[in-house]
Amino acid sequence: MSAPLENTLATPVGITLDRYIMRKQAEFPFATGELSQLLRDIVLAAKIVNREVNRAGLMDITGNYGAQNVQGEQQQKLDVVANIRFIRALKNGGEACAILSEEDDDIIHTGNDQGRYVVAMDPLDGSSNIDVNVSIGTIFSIYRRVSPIGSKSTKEDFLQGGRKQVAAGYILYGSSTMLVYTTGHGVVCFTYEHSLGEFFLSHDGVEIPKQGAIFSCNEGNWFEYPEWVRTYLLQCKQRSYSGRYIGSLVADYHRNLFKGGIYLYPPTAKNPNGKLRLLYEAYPLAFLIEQAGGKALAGAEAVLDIEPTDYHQRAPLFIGSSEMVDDLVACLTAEAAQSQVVG
Ligand SMILES: O=P(O)(O)OC[C@H]1O[C@](O)(COP(=O)(O)O)[C@@H](O)[C@@H]1O
Ligand SMILES: [Mg+2]
Ligand SMILES: [Mg+2]
Repeated sequence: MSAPLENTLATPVGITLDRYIMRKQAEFPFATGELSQLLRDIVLAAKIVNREVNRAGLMDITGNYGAQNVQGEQQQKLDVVANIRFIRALKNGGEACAILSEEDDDIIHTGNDQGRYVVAMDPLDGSSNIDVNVSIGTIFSIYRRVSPIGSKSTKEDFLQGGRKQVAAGYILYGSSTMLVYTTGHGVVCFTYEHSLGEFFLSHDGVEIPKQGAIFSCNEGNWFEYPEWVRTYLLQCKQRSYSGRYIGSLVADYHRNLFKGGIYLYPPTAKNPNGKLRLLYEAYPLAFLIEQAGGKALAGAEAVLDIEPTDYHQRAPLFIGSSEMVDDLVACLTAEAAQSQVVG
């Protein structure tokens, strides 16, 4: 047999996402397969969005859409395209009875009133990077509904609290396209093989290093940051950590997940509760990071313990390697103790 053929055949084709989901489902005798199917529906939409992200420059889907979302942000055309693609896939899939999206004011009833799950999502994360070919992503969070099956989903389905998520994850549209998710049994990562149209298992049991040497935050807001955050950032610089900030939460998070590091979006004068949204940015990434052995705080409080009150509420986010987050908290505690002494 010729060498090239041997080489080709020597390259094992990995475990597809579908195969992995089926194997995992078999580990849970009471699993009904609906959550598995919901994950597949999300992945189908991600494949379509990935195709549109890759060729956005060739199609008329770059630039402003010319409308604002509930956050008062200018929607990008790809924000709207991704939103439509995910909503359509979830409606057709039948497992989700309702959706909460960053791009829509209110929850979207899918018409699948028999569906047992609800999905909160950020269809396109890193919108400021869409037109400049920098990595962007999609973030999702899944809950089992608390409203009666067969009825219309209600606000309570989405305001259950971060620790009630049954699954969460993101898709990163970067130099390669990756799916990272958890169902509360560790973090798993799949890489998309474009030519086969399949996600293959690439990293199982992902764990973030306890310590890292990367800090990610928009230092353009330096003068608006609380003193204790500036103290921590100075500490990072004194320790010669590297500053890395892509400006796409998913991309900054993903790098730190694999290399170790900390991402900070503190409260600022402009955003006293931070910029990031609790239900479809902070909660899902916090669930993932805790499953990977890291930490996610909004100050002294764990992100997953924040009481949700509103669909689009914001929260400060300090997330990453556990020892780096501990060092940040030490700065907060020291400042509080200091002000008591002075006080
Ligand atoms: O430009 P800033 O203030 O640094 O904010 C960047 C942050 O805002 C976001 O773009 C917010 O997410 P969206 O793009 O989904 O609105 C994050 O991805 C990113 O980390
Ligand atoms: Mg976002
Ligand atoms: Mg977004």
